[in-house]
Amino acid sequence: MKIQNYINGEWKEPSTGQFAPVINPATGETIAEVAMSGPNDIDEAVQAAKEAQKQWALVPAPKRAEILYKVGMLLKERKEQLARMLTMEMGKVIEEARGEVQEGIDMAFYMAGEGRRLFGDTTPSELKDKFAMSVRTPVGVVGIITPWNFPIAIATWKSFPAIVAGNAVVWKPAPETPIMAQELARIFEEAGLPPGVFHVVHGDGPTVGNALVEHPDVKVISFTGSNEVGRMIAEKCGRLLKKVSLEMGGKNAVIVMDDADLTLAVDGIIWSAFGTSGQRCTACSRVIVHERVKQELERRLLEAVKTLKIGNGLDETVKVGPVIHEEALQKIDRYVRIGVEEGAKLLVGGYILREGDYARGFYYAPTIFTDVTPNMRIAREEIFGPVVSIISVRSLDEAIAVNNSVDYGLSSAIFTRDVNNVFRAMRDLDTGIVYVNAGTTGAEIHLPFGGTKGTGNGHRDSGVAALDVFTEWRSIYVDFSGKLQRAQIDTDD
Ligand SMILES: NC(=O)c1ccc[n+]([C@@H]2O[C@H](COP(=O)([O-])OP(=O)(O)OC[C@H]3O[C@@H](n4cnc5c(N)ncnc54)[C@H](O)[C@@H]3O)[C@@H](O)[C@H]2O)c1
Ligand SMILES: O=C[C@H](O)CS(=O)(=O)O
Repeated sequence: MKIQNYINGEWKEPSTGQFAPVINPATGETIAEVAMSGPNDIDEAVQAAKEAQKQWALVPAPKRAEILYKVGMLLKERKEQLARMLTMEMGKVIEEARGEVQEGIDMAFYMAGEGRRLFGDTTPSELKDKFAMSVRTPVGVVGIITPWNFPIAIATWKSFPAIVAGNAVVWKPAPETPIMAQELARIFEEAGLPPGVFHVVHGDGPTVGNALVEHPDVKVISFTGSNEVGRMIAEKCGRLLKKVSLEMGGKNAVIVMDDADLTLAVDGIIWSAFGTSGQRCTACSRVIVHERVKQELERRLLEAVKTLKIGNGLDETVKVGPVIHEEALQKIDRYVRIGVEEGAKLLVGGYILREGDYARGFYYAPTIFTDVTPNMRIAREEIFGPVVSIISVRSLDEAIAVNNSVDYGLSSAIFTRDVNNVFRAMRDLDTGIVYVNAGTTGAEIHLPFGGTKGTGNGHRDSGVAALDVFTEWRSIYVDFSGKLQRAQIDTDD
């Protein structure tokens, strides 16, 4: 299968004529080829988007929303088929792939609802016979750049609010996972989205992503990916005075207090540390445990890890799939070596699986370090694989300080039965998302998604907050007094 660009409602060869293989990480097999476009393809898409957006912005928002409802229905009808393709291109296990498609469905219906809201404000005016209000207006052409770990959900988090708000979208997906992008474009087409409102241009970051970022007619960039690339994009957008929303990495922790329900805590840690093979921005990569329950927690975690079946995610009994590619395997393994050199104790795992069924895919054994100190690199840097570090503390104050000591601030969790601990954690954990008695993953689409510090730049995906990225506020004053009134001067009248 050759995956083409989708520009102005047509499937088009890249202007470069070049394609790259798409590899199934579970088997190492090439399952498709993806267009490796050039800046000309971006320009073509942006010009078409600019034209189409003018008409799209005039379509009443509830009518725009009707297309999103259809998109939601089509996603729902094809959920199983899409989930299977997702597992094949990205590697996550099938139940998680279904969950990811479900996020897209939920987002479609939620944002379609926004088509009948898109609330602005009305306020009193300072003057008689004058009406004051603010309304959201679309920004124009929106550029979306996404990672491979959630190849459909993140695109829906960004494109659905952009489209319902009256913008046109040019999307550059990660080259590792273009199949979901192709399927989403097909669904938009079938749902009746006018040509030119949604485009997909495939290719690598430095060429195609950069061309999108630097294009003068792209008014907003919404990026999800690594901190390194996000910073680079932010610098460019800063120079161009372009609005940019960044959702980047995490170093998320689960805090386990001495009064915690350990059965729940183990379940939460295992799911959020090893689900998606640790390749979620919200993955738990630190466990901050009260010293009184450390030994028991470790014993139970070890037991639980032994039950995890590793393999091809299409097998319903598999709990941990492969990681995305060989480069990721090597990066994870380098961090494990660093952890050992730093003096952390390897409790379980710590190696690449190469034998038998694992020979052709990219599999890393679920890995737990203990006796980790907060200053070690494995406790501070994003590894993005199935590796978790246990750090022992003596109090909630210390746990919160350790949680907050990293450069990232996406998600955190606390397991405790003490309501005072709960409210302290809700107030003091410096992350965009806080879970109580649940692991660090599992965001729901109607709440804002994003984080503090190195995780983001103050914007949010999801929820109503996403609309702030894709709209400008316009303040409107209507004077119906029939005479010249001057605000801040004629105030006595
Ligand atoms: N906070 C969140 O919401 C969230 C969600 C999922 C993943 N992530 C993060 O994503 C990362 C993993 O994904 P990845 O490896 O695909 O990230 P990445 O930063 O390497 O790539 C992300 C996207 O940016 C593009 N890109 C790369 N260089 C570029 C450049 N110079 N200009 C423009 N675009 C460029 C890539 O092609 C890809 O489409 C992790 O750090 C993870 O934490 C964050
Ligand atoms: O990035 C998308 C994920 O769905 C977020 S979470 O891991 O489920 O919280």
